[in-house]
Amino acid sequence: MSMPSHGLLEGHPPPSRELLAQWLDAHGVIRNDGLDVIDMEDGSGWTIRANRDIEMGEALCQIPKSAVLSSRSSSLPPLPVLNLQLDLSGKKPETNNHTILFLALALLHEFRLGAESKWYGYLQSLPREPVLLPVLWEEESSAGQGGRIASGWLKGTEAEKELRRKDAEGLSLGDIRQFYLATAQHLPPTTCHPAPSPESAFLYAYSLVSTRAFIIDLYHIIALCPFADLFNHSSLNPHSSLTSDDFVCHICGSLTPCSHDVISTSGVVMRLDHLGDWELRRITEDGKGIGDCVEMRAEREIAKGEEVYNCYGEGMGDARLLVEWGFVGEEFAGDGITWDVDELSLKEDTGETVDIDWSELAEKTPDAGEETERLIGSSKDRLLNLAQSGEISLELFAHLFEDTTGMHDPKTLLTEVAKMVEHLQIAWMSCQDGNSANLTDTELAVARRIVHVFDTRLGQMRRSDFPLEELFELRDSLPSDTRCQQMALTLTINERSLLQSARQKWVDLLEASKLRA
Ligand SMILES: C[S@@+](CC[C@H](N)C(=O)[O-])C[C@H]1O[C@@H](n2cnc3c(N)ncnc32)[C@H](O)[C@@H]1O
Repeated sequence: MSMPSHGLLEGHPPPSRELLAQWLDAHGVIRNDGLDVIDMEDGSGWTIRANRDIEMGEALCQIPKSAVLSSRSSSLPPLPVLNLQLDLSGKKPETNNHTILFLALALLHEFRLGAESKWYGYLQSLPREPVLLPVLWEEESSAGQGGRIASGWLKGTEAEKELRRKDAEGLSLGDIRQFYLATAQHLPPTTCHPAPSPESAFLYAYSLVSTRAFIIDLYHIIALCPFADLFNHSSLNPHSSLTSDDFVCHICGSLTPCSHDVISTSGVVMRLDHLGDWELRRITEDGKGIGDCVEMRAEREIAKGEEVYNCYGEGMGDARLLVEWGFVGEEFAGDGITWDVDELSLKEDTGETVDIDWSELAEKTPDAGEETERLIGSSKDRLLNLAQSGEISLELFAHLFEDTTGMHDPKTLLTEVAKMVEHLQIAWMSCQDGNSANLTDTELAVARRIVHVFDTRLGQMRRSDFPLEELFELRDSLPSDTRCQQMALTLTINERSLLQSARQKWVDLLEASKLRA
């Protein structure tokens, strides 16, 4: 295997579980004896498996905050007040995003210290290659030559939207590079690395932080939590999630009352005021340090032999997982395909769009019954989307109805949309039974509009003329060292199949309405 170009831990032995275990013991990291660190089936890293049945409520791991690696705990001296002069072209980076970049810098510094770092036993256990995040696919040193081809396959997918979101947050590849350019010279020379490290070293550290850091508390903000970061993610069947007492003092990190605290009128320090009596006693009476850890508990029973999954975030779909964590899980969770208002309107923005929360109507819409698919489903978080179930959201339907008919009066809209949703479902059921569908002219116009919206999205995808089977063949014939392309193709294939099958339902409905004559 070729050496990674970042030059970190060069010449060190490969990741060792024994060294990691010794380091975890030395730093007070408690692990459940029912857990083993094992190789992932595809050899792409490590994960956790239960070696016995684990009861609900059992602690899986407890990591003292003194062992977590954050910008606060790292040995990287505070940087001089930096005039970062980041030309983010008017973008407003959220504090959190800058926090990620600073943690990546701290991690890079610890890597540069090598065996002299307090975290060496942990650092040596981390993947030695950068995680293949799409933001790095354009960068040959991280993703190889195939990265660019893989990026092309993300065109028109939800992942492209996720990447735009990262860009708007100040975390595009250009932003990350610029940050390192402005900060690299502030990294102190170390015995192993007297000279500054190349950009690829920072991108490697960034990829690790972005895929392994957890939000901890007001002091550390985000941190790497040794051992907790060995659990893989599941959107549908997680066993646990990470918890932390996050209401610590933001100045010194103390969980117990400290000299920086302000006392509330009830005589309790403000930041602990929301806690119940039991929790307060746990923190203030049980002695310093108790509870000052991050922990994971089994939130349901875990059977012997099962892989133990964490939840990195609720209900995440593959596009988000790919962009944030560099993998595609194919659990078909998340919001399916989404649209923004400005992608949908045919007309110039007249400012007339009415603001209606359709969730109330969704509650009143009769359930189609377990046997029957629905054409139009409920609206979660007011999303304009095509759900994984193949239903378009009521919000999307109502938006297209409004845009097609030009109807803007909220009361009329509510009545008309409610009527139409019910009628379309009846027509769809009749169509599924092979009968004609009796659609009104307005219903026909809205149904055509929906097909048009699906077609437009499909048309934005790379090689939209390729049949799905060819894409499957293409993906399955790719050599094993083209992981970015395989992931991108899997994502685009799954999104295309969802769009195409939903489109077919509406086309069938339109066809069935022709049978009327
Ligand atoms: C917090 S780490 C989990 C431990 C990691 N597998 C390792 O080898 O150290 C997160 C990374 O694990 C991988 N990962 C997490 N969940 C996964 C899953 N369900 N399937 C495949 N890879 C996953 C991704 O590469 C992700 O960036």
